[in-house]
Amino acid sequence: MKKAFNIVLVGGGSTWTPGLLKALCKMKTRLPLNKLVMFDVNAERQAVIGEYAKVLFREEYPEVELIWTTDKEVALRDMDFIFCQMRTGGYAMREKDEKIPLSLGVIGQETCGPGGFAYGMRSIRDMIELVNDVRARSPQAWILNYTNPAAIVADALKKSFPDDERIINICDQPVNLLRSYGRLLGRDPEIFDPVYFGLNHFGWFTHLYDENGHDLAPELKAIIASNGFKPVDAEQRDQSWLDTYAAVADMLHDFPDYLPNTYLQYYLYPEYKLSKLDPNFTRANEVINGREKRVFDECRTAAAEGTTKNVHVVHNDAHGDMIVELAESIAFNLKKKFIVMVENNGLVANLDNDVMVEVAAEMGANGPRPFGVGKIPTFYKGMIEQQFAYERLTVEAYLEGSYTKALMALTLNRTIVDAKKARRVLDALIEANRDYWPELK
Ligand SMILES: NC(=O)c1ccc[n+]([C@@H]2O[C@H](COP(=O)([O-])OP(=O)(O)OC[C@H]3O[C@@H](n4cnc5c(N)ncnc54)[C@H](O)[C@@H]3O)[C@@H](O)[C@H]2O)c1
Ligand SMILES: O=P(O)(O)OC[C@H]1O[C@H](O[C@H]2[C@H](O)[C@@H](O)[C@@H](O)O[C@@H]2CO)[C@H](O)[C@@H](O)[C@@H]1O
Ligand SMILES: [Mn+2]
Repeated sequence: MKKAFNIVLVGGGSTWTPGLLKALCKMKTRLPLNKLVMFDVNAERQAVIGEYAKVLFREEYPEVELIWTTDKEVALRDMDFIFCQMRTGGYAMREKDEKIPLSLGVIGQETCGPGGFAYGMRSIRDMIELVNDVRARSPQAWILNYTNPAAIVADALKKSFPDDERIINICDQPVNLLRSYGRLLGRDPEIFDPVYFGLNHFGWFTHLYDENGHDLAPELKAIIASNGFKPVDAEQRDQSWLDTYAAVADMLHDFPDYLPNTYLQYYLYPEYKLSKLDPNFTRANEVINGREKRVFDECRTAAAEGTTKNVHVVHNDAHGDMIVELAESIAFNLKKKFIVMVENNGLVANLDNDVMVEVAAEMGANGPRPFGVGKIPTFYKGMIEQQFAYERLTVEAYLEGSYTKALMALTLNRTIVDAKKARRVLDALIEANRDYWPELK
């Protein structure tokens, strides 16, 4: 077995990269690195994070060959793992994804509703190109992908590379939720054995077993009903995320069967959410003024001071830990459980085989071995089928350049519903995305 690995971070200038770098340092004995490359299309962004990485690795991991580049030939050759988190169009386009729908009376959110649709139509192009670039240079590398909207990206990549078993699409939200449950229950989330089903940002925990096989879900629901729900790292969250987590209590009140993913609030309460979103100051503004600014300022400070000791680069532990632990589990065939996106193939017995579902899976050297959940009740099946139809039609709209399929997709989205509204939103998004989308005819 190989002793040390070559890893490239695609989207190396991402706001999440410092957290990822810290996770790689923290787990250096578990997933030893030979070479770490950071790759980005934006040289300036990459250089700031790269200079921070240089200081951090000099302090914590000097034996690793560390480089950053905008050259895909340098970045993607002879890699074992590709960790991917790119944002085509950057925060400038995220802001449009959120504000254009809001200006037309529809939820603007980066992965849900028409915002996620616009972002998806941009991400598909670059993600297909990336997979082709990787496979030409590292045919056996594992591509672990965070790029959003992950549900749409996962379906587009499955359609475009049906035989590629080494692309794993992931999300940090379930693990953030598990850590938050741990804090509420006063238990170490490492011991949790969750049962989960759904689509990305559209799923539910049905059970949460402890080390003895005891289901903690009833106790957890009771705690949330009386005390509400906060993220594990509530102290460092912006208000919008605290509101999002708080909505879990409302969802459980209305639909007490299962513990919902926070993103379901946009689909279950679109009118309420719309009334709470500010069309002139969205999450993109909050991130640009907050996390992005802080991360880049802190990285510049560390580089100028030649040490990371005096800065706390804002990050989310779950995000960095998940992808590194996933790579470790694959590299050493540990078969640890992760919640990941896979093709259904009977896992949810009453959904079509080709739906890209999100479920728990053991991850080992041969990829995911997912756990089925049997049949799901009508309400959840109906929700998922409608949402998946939206996701699939989005992918087909992109691949076929079809205006009609794009209109069908948006009409099916629970945040829109009305076809005339869908057309207005689609036309405005086409205008804003001319540099990124294929022409829709
Ligand atoms: N799946 C999840 O749960 C999860 C969690 C966190 C972040 N994300 C995703 O990670 C990505 C990064 O998020 P962020 O907020 O840090 O954004 P960001 O804009 O700070 O970082 C993205 C980086 O990708 C670069 N980039 C854009 N196109 C590229 C391409 N074709 N090749 C290489 N690099 C490219 C950009 O220049 C930028 O530096 C987004 O897609 C975000 O949605 C997903
Ligand atoms: O609005 P953002 O850019 O802060 O976050 C968007 C992402 O939100 C989810 O992830 C985590 C995030 O990684 C974490 O740091 C924290 O702030 O909470 C979020 C929810 O737990 C989501 O899973 C991602 O897909 C989004 O990109
Ligand atoms: Mn996610």
